[in-house]
Amino acid sequence: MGYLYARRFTEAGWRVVGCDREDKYEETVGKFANDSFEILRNGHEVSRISDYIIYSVEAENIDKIVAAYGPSTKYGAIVGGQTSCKAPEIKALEKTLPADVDIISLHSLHGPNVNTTGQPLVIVNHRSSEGSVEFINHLVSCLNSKVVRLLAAEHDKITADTQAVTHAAFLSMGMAWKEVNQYPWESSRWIGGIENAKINISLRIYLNKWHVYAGLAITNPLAHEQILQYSNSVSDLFTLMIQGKKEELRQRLHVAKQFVFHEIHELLLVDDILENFSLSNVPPGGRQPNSHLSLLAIVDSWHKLGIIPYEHIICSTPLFRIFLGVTEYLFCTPGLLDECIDVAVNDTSFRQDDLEFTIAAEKWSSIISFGNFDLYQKTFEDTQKFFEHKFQEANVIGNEMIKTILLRVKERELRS
Ligand SMILES: NC(=O)C1=CN([C@@H]2O[C@H](COP(=O)(O)OP(=O)(O)OC[C@H]3O[C@@H](n4cnc5c(N)ncnc54)[C@H](OP(=O)(O)O)[C@@H]3O)[C@@H](O)[C@H]2O)C=CC1
Ligand SMILES: O=C(O)C(=O)Cc1ccc(O)cc1
Repeated sequence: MGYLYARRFTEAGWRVVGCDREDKYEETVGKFANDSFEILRNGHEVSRISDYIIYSVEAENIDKIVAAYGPSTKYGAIVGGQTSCKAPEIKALEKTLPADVDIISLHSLHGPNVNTTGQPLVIVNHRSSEGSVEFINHLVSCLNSKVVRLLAAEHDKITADTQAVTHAAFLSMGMAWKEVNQYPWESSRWIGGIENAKINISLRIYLNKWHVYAGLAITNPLAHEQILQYSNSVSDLFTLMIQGKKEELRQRLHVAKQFVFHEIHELLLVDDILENFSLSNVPPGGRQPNSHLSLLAIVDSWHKLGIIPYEHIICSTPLFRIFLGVTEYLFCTPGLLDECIDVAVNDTSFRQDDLEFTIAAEKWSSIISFGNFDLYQKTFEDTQKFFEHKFQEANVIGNEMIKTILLRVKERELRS
């Protein structure tokens, strides 16, 4: 993210200096030799001369890194961070920065390879003197993002609501496929548009760096509660499935549907749009039956947590908009939810996958609630290795899929 900002601010005419870890100085200079911004040796050198300093570092280490370089901040400068959870970031900045320094943080709600135009950019103005906010507004205007101004606490609530449950679902999906030693695109059981979306998104998450997801889940206490609810929802729904309690399952899911989707008139996604984005060599064979435990539990969790995801669309990431489109498709396509409930209770062919999925959701929830970054990294990277050989292809197809879906989101936003 630091590179994205450095490049864009430089292109807009600002003088940008940056650094990576000091032990990587030579390597970093070489890596960015063709860029017009300047690489300095460490955070002290950056802090001494900069009017605005952005700590675009791992959330786990922000406290330590700000403590190291914060005292070198230029007199009267503005400082902020790019981490995904603002309460610990602001606390770290407040603890170390001299009183003459302003604190204005940023959070671009998208990954580093996404076009910034129109994507949400949260600005948290925590402590500022005259002119500072105007300066930041002017600086970030070159990104053409949609600026959303929030307090740190508001930001952390909204980002937990949009990212915690959905990331837990797709992390668990990847882990469950690994545990049953199954590449989903090689099996006729995961064919069809909705399956393509699940596979592409899950791989997209595993293609990223582990610390991005660990940071946003572990450092945000609200995310812990939500991921635990997700794991409980998965376990409750799976129990109803294996007990054959179809009516109870139906009732529970229809109440959740009514809560989350009561105002939906037009679907964002349809199966045949997603059918083209397959990683499989098998020609599209139409929708296959599936219990879709992972998606049912997302909506059940939203209901239990009182989250109406549409209320946060202004702060949504591209992946969140896709998650929402996929769950909306499953719950609001006439007859599809009941078909899925029928499969869940009567078709045992997905039971082993669903069992593994239930265990995976529980594992993620416990790693996150214990705040265990090391175990998170190991668990994430084990699954990442399993899918590694497919990442290049998945990235190309995933990009195309995301482009198509986001175009539809935009069209719908323009109509409403
Ligand atoms: N990727 C995404 O989709 C998004 C990420 N974010 C957040 O933005 C932040 C940056 O993430 P991202 O850019 O993806 O991750 P990166 O790992 O690419 O960037 C973090 C960088 O900080 C460097 N770093 C660590 N310690 C120091 C130090 N003491 N001095 C200078 N540099 C240091 C790291 O070096 P090294 O790797 O060598 O340790 C690394 O290059 C994270 O907090 C992340 O959660 C926010 C929005 C989206
Ligand atoms: O779109 C998503 O959900 C992503 O996975 C990218 C992402 C990751 C971390 C953030 O703080 C913001 C965006």
